[in-house]
Amino acid sequence: MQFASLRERAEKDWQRIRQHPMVVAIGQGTLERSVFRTFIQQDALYLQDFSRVLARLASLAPDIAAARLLLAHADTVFQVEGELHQSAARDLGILEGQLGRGPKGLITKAYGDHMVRQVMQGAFLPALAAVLPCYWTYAEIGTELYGLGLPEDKLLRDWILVYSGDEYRRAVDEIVSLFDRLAGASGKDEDAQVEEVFDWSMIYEWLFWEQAYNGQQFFVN
Ligand SMILES: Cc1ncc(C[n+]2csc(CCO)c2C)c(N)n1
Repeated sequence: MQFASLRERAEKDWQRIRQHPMVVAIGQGTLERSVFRTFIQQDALYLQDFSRVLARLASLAPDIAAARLLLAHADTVFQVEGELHQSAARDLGILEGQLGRGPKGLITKAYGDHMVRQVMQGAFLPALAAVLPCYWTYAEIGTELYGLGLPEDKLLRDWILVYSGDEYRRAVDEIVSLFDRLAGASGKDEDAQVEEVFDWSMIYEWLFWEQAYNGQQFFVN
């Protein structure tokens, strides 16, 4: 199993993400502030799960090089995305200390639980597959939107710059290379599991955009 085959099977899901009206509106600089605010609030909650998932994934890693890489990534989530979120929060009028607090949307919870379940089950490759769409789709979106020309709105511009930047691209390459190295000799049963987990994460990525764009109708707590 290689990432390229996951990428191939995800084509339909990828197309509906890149054409999502929220993704398009970020690129055009026309996204409503309230929608972006909902997104950033939910994303901050999502990242709390995500970072912990990476740390636990490090503990499942089959070798030390993989463990170190994943631990570094767990920390980077807060450096890179944390900074982006903090400055976005200031612009969006999210009060100090309120970012990453408040009601968790149903999709935020379901996506987080999906990733957490994989690391709790303890099989390394399916758990790694759960975080691949997160890395990969944002790099694709960032690169595509950057190619269309940056919008004037600083908030949206900065968002695109993070996900189209070299630093982020390097991070995605590291994770994809890790997958390719460790999934090289995977068996049929494991591949089927990897594909199922990956497919669900792709669906959740799309639903995460839906959740913010349509306004949240379900709150879990
Ligand atoms: C729903 C959702 N999916 C993906 C990302 C992007 N992302 C989150 S953490 C991380 C790892 C590197 O920092 C990446 C790429 C996001 N922010 N929100």
